[in-house]
Amino acid sequence: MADATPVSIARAIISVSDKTGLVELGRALAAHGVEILSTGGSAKALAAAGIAVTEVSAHTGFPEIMDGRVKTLHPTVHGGILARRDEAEHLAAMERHAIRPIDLVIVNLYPFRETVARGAAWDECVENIDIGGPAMIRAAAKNHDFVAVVTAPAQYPALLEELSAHGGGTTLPLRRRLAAEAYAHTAAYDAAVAGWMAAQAGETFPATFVAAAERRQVLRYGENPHQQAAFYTTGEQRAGVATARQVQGKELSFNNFNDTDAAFELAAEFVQPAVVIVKHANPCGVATGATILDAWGRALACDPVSAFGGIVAINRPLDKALVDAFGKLFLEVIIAPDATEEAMAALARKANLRLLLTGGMPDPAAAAMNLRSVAGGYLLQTRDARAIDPAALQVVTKRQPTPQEMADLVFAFTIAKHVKSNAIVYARDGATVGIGAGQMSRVDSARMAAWKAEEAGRIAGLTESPAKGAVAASDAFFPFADGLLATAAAGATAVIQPGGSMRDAEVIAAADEAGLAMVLTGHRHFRH
Ligand SMILES: NC(=O)c1ncn([C@@H]2O[C@H](COP(=O)(O)O)[C@@H](O)[C@H]2O)c1NC=O
Repeated sequence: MADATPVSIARAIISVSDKTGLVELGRALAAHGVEILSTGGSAKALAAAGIAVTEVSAHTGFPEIMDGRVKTLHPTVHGGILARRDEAEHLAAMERHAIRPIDLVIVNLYPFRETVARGAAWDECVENIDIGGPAMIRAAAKNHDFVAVVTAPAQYPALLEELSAHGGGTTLPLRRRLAAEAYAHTAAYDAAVAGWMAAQAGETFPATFVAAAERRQVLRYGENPHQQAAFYTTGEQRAGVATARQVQGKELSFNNFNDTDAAFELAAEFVQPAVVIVKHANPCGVATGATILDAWGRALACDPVSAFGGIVAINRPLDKALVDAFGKLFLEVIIAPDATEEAMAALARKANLRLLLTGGMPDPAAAAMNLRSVAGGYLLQTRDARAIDPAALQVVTKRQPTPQEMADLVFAFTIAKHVKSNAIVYARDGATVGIGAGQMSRVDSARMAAWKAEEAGRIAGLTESPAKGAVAASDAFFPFADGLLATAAAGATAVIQPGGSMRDAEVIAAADEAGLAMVLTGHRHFRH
């Protein structure tokens, strides 16, 4: 175990693919009197800047071979990194084999992820799997009692500060921190390789699930103030809360991230201008319209009480007209693909309100994975990327829906996909009028949604419930006729649901008796 005395650096090895900051780093190390060993391209860049450097091949007496597949994989290098400086036997081995200690390892790896991302062929991807780099990084991290390891240009300033503060040496706390980061770095690198190989083999669920994500931000707290939390990003370039640019407002909270994601993914379902207002990961108002402004008014009318403190997602650029329409309503987050200068200037008056701009909309049909945890494990599934197939819709009642009812049924079912089960959504003319979410019984959801519609109607000064004459969507089949009858009692004229219950015949007969039109989708959208 090393003591707390800083370990001074006599010799460093530099082997980097990303040569950002390399020359400045080399100069600073040279100024501290560090002897620099380096591989081909890195050595060339250093030498070109007039920095004294020894090629690794000259140091080992062995050339780089096999197109660089073997260059630092040599006992002279690895013995120099791994030798304990407080072990007589290790020192004797170094002496016997003319191995000189290496006190600092600066390595960044072949750009494997970037190579895959640009769609390179199999052989090129394989050639970009770094072997010698991770070997040095892991060796240095293991021997952190004596050796410091740096794996990214972003770490250079901290290293140089440390050297300046400790007379050209590194301290144990820094070396330990760098070692932990180094193992996380190589683990993430291998996770990317393993994930790519499994995907190439067509394996959706490989025997071992490995994933890596980078900490973006430590959050103030989690879902509740007594929980700790952080946000990690996977690098997936899906337009949304992880890739958005925050233009203004307070830092996003744990719940903001979750709710904003839910809102934006739902807004992305629509081709027409759409507004989604979300509370606690459920929509409390959704509308499409000729313009975002038109959609806003109708989305808000669905549940103006719940919209207080809501998250607003839109699928068109935010304009000043919409910012003006927000008025004094307290909102937590606005997420949009873009915003006009005027809109941003107007929104700037609400300094705490977060504005996120994504640069585009995600593809709701794109394949991706969905991960959640249970005690002792993870549940992994493909994300719900399914949409209604118009050709698969089946009208099972005597009455056919009108074209307007059919459009509203598709709209309502699309929203039900994004509402926690059991979900019932009433909609009319491209706007929700009542949403029942997360109830343990479907009939309760139908009643809850109807009650919410009545309340909204009362607030708007209407003489009858907006659910009267609306359509209803159910995220899963009606196990009994009672849920369907509740939608009829609320005033719905047409219903959409997956079908597939043992009692479908009973439910269809009840719909016929109530004079409803009913459409089956053939697929459900549970969301828990
Ligand atoms: N094969 C080896 O012994 C080896 N040693 C270091 N590398 C990598 O070679 C790259 C640097 O090469 P250059 O200095 O030639 O540009 C670094 O990303 C480093 O991780 C190696 N390459 C791949 O495994």
